[in-house]
Parts: sequence; structure tokens; C-alpha cells
Amino acid sequence: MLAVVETKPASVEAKPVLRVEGLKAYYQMNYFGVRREVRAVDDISLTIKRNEIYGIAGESSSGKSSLIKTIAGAITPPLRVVEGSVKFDFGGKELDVYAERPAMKAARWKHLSYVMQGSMNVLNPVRKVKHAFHDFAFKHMGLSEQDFRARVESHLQRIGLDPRVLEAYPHQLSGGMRQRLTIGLATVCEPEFIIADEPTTALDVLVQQDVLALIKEVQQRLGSSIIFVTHDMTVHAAIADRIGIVYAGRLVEEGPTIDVFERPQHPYTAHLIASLPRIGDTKKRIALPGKPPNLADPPSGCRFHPRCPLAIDKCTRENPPLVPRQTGRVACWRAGEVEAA
Ligand SMILES: Nc1ncnc2c1ncn2[C@@H]1O[C@H](COP(=O)(O)OP(=O)(O)OP(=O)(O)O)[C@@H](O)[C@H]1O
Repeated sequence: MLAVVETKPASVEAKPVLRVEGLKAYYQMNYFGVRREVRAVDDISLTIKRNEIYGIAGESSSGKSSLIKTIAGAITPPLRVVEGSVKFDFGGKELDVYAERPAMKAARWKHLSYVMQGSMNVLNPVRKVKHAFHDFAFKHMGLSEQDFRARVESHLQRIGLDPRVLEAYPHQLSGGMRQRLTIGLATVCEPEFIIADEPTTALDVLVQQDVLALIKEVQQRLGSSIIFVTHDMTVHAAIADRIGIVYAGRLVEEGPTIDVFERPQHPYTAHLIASLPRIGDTKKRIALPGKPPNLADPPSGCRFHPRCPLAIDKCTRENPPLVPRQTGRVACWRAGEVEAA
């Protein structure tokens, strides 16, 4: 059964900790004189509040990873920011990710941590786990070697790991333990903001639930904000306060998790939710026709129109803006006519 978490608006302060405005990030390639541009992040604006968990959903190749990599300031060519800005507010001090590179570098780990896709495999196989903590976190914590070790050990204990894992090599640990460790690494400096790409995807269902509970527990204890990506809507249902739905490089819908699940406003969101399995429901799931568009040559107008059951002529010509609607925002000329799943 799908259980959607209740949101926690009372504890969420109004001031955003992250503000993304008109962000465009494209893969710009040049093959033998032929330019090719993949518009992976195409005019995205969003804000995230303190103490909030924001999930980004969408099918494969929709641009989710490119978006959070760009937010983390962790992009390398051919991906480039062509327009827009990403600004954090750390303790009342604004940090513009693309205008203040050195300050951004200094903020990493201490204020902001990034758990990359497949990060449990980034632990160096030939070095003991303790070196990863030392390499990433020691210089940001301003502690003596002894106090640093004590802090890491108590942090590991708090997240359910025996401190003896520090003396182990990564291959001696299970996948679940390695993922716990990467979450431990990302949170040992108690950052205000955590960015995570598919943090539970490679794990089996039971370990996945365990890791989700851990992420939520750590987030609540630290009062930090999290933005995370997964294509798995059941993970969003379990931990996100709000969800943003990405389709073909654009944010097409956003809102409190419970509202998005109960009253989707965009036909693409309605499809994502309708295709989730439900206990006792033997109805045949109808697949969405067609494929996600090629982002080097996306369709005109609304990018979803070639696959949309509600598309009208206007959708083929005019891109719908993302506008406030009920408790969230939606980009659809026919929002309001979408039936709940
Ligand atoms: N290094 C790259 N060079 C060129 N294009 C790329 C590169 N990496 C990703 N892309 C393209 O950018 C688009 C968005 O990809 P991205 O990985 O951000 O999507 P995603 O939603 O995270 O997908 P997944 O869930 O499969 O990880 C896709 O069209 C993809 O082919």
C-alpha cells in the first residue's frame, strides 16, 4: 500500500535556503564541426525552505541528475550553465554558486553536501573507510585528530554503524552499510543542505526503507534541507514534503507531496501516479504512448504534447508557463481537467 507522509508546514520557516531562478544548463558538444546542444535543464525556477525535504521525480533522461548536479555546482563540460542562477542562504549569508566559486568550494561539506548517484561505490576500495572521513571532513571541522575521531565514531553510532567499520575496507561491508556510510560522510559536518541523487536505488526494498528512515532521522535532528532525485514515486511518497515533477528538462508540476498524489494537476503527473502498483487493484496499467523527447531537438509548445491524452492545438504551439494553482504550481493549458488517479 502506498503511504504518503504528512507534510510539516508548521516547522517550515518561510525564508528559502535555496533559490533557483531561470536555470538553463545544456550539454554543448561539437562533433567534427557540428554543434549539438542537449537542453537538459531548461528554465527551471524553484525554492527550498529550511527543514524541508524536496523530491524531484520524472522518468529516465528527463534531466533530474543534470538539475541537481547544476544546483550542487558540480558540473563539468560539456554541461554548462547558459542562463539563470543558483543561490543558497547559509546562516543569513547569500552564496551565488556560479558567481562565487571559491566561497562555494569552502561551503562544501560544512554547509552543503552532495551524495552522488552510486556514491556508495566511490569509497576507495584499497583504503580503509577511516581515510574517506579524514579526506572529506577533517579540514572542515577544526578539531584535533583525537576529537575528530571521537566525533566520527559517535556520529557512526548514531546512524546505526559500529565504529569498527572505520578500520574496514569497503568490500568487507554490505551495500546497505556502504550506503549508510556515504550518508554518514555527507552528514558528519552537520550541513544545512544535503543534495542526494538516487540515494536508495541500488538497494533492496528492506535496506531501502532502512536508509530512507535514516535520511529522515538525520534531517530532522540536524534541521537541514534536502533535495533528492529518484524516479521511484514510492520513495517520494515516503519522505518528501514537496515534490517537483520534471519532464524533458522542465519543471511541469510542484506541490506538497500529499496534494500531488491525491490531486495531480498535470496529465504527466497523473500518469506517473496511476501507473503505481496498488495492493488488491487488478486493473491493467496503461503505458504512456511514445518515448521521452530528444532534448537536442525537443517538441514545440508543451514538450509533453505528443504523448498527452488531453493535448489540444494550443499545446503544440505554446509552452505553458508554470503558474500557481491550488497548493502548488503547474505548467499545463488543461490543468484542472486532469482526473485524479
Ligand atoms: N555527458 C553527457 N553528454 C551529453 N548528454 C548527456 C550527458 N549526460 C546526460 N546527457 C543527456 O541529458 C539529458 C538528461 O539526462 P539526466 O541524466 O540528467 O536525466 P535523468 O532524469 O537524471 O535520468 P536517469 O534517471 O536515467 O539518471 C538526457 O537526454 C541525457 O541523454
